[in-house]
Amino acid sequence: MSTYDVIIRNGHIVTEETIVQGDIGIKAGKIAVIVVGQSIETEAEGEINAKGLHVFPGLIDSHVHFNEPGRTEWEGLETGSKSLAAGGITTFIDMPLNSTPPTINRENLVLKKAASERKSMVNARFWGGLVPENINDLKDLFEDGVLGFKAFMSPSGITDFNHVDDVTIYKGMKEIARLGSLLAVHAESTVICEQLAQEKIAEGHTSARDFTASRPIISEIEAVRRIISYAEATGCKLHIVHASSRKVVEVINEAKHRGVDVTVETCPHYLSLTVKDLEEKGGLAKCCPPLRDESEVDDLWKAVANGEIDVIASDHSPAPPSMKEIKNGDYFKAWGGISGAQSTLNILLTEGHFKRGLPLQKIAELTGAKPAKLFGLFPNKGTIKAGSDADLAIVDLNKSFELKKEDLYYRHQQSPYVGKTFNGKVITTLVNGQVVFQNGEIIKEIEKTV
Ligand SMILES: NC(=O)NC(NC(N)=O)C(=O)[O-]
Ligand SMILES: [Zn+2]
Ligand SMILES: [Zn+2]
Repeated sequence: MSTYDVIIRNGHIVTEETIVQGDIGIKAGKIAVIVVGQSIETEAEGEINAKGLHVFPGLIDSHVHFNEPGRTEWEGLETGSKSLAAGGITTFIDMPLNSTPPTINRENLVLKKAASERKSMVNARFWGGLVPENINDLKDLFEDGVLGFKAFMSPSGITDFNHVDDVTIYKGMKEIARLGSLLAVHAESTVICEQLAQEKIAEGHTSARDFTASRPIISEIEAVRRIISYAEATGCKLHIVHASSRKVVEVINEAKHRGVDVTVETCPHYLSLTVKDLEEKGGLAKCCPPLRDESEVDDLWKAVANGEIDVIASDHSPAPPSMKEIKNGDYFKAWGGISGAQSTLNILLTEGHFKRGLPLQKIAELTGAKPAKLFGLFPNKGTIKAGSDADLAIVDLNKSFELKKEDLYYRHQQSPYVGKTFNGKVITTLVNGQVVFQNGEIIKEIEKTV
């Protein structure tokens, strides 16, 4: 029996701290050894030549809606997790909503876990929901392993996942603080968004720009300020998801400096698409909060470079093509949610590294070490160290490609990124030491690891 099951030779090994060249020896799903500057002398059954390639920690996507069980005509664990494997993502944390039933109690979490065990190609973890009806279920969900809770401050678009009122926020955050867990929040103001939408619709103004104007940045800022004040009052750890603008990030920054335990996520679409894409691509580019303009994209990149963003996650939230269609020019009716999980690393490399000089270590940090630390997965996941799980993405930075519909593994082969040229291509993805994706092919025969 050889010492290692797999040896990855001669790659540039990227972590949140450094880039070194060397060999990685993998045994029983874990990184057994990293030899820098020279070779591992023995041979392994699985030899991977990574000369000229970069080995990243497998990405953690802490924000996906895979919609299973119950809404698999939108997406599913098999198709969703295959798309992640193809994109170098080795762990996801699935949102509690859009699946039916939603993950708001122990029984429903059991269903979600069972489906993932059967179908996911990558590591699966879960968010629990905080809704007005389930404060008494939070403890069970926490004991059964959810990594945190998610609440909406404005309507979620899903009838069985209600947004929280101020009393639910207050009581829920007290309970989550008591449990020692964390609350992730979709922060937009219901009052602002609903009223502005009503006015626009009544006036017959339903274009892409009307929709965007009905969900202005101030609506995020107001909601973020409010939820931060509850975090301060209750001591609950807070995570703001999908901030669309640096102006929102600034509010979070101020709170951080005051000592509030708050972190922030942004998403690849806010870093690469604008309201112009919404006009041109229609519903494919509709999401909430909406895409902003070019100057906001540039400012958000400055926030990334400056260390003001904690996590980058996809917020992959697809729906069937018919629900993404813009009918009669009405942008208010189409489903809000972007299909993008497969492209996260491609966008960060192309728009971040190649276009703006973002160091590769920073990409590894935002998609690996940071989310792993925040959600209790570090150092098993999110880095490359002896003893860590062998979750790895091997990338060729010299390869460019144009994303085609046929390349997508989603339930529906649609995404606003189709037609984009990306620099940097995922060649091989390993999950717990097993190759799950190689040279454009999903490797199906994997042992289940969840
Ligand atoms: N129900 C959803 O999946 N909503 C999602 N939709 C977006 N972001 O447009 C979200 O995360 O808010
Ligand atoms: Zn959201
Ligand atoms: Zn979401």
